[in-house]
Amino acid sequence: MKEGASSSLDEIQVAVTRVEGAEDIPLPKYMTHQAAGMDLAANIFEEVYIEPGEYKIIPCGIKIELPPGYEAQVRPRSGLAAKYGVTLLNSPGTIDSDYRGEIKVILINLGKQRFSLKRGDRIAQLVISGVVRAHLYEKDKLDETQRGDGGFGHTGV
Ligand SMILES: O=c1ccn([C@H]2C[C@H](O)[C@@H](COP(=O)(O)OP(=O)(O)OP(=O)(O)O)O2)c(=O)[nH]1
Ligand SMILES: [Mg+2]
Repeated sequence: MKEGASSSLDEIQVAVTRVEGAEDIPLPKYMTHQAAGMDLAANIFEEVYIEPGEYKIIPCGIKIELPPGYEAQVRPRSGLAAKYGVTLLNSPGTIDSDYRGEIKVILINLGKQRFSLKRGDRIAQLVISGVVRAHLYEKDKLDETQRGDGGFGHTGV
């Protein structure tokens, strides 16, 4: 690991490239030895305001090349949620391994105050994860289980 906190955990290699004009935006990195997420920063050129109840798509200035069999999840930062009520509209966002566009974050302000954002602010975190793909085959009758078709609080709340 060249940047960020070093770790003895297994790691995969993921190529990253900055979009034009984002050369000053720090690459995402793990902030502690065993952090699961790397923070994504806002690639914006002027201050952005998100009013209560409003959402905005914020570009992060990077593109990644995930190996097949992996995804990246874009997840909220709990600090922004706890302090300002700001989270991700589509949490967790899914970055497919074949996506080569700029990573973007859909921030929504569920708080009561206008939220303001500056260039380079850390707005979300990226968690790389393995993916299991399934082949769906049709079957007339599914195996019976203890739960059966009970859901939505079937076991009590
Ligand atoms: O928070 C997100 C979610 C997605 N993406 C990018 C990467 C992902 O691979 C692509 C498609 O995302 P998704 O499958 O969630 O969106 P969709 O509405 O199903 O679009 P598509 O038809 O392109 O799959 O958009 C982001 O940059 N940020
Ligand atoms: Mg899709």
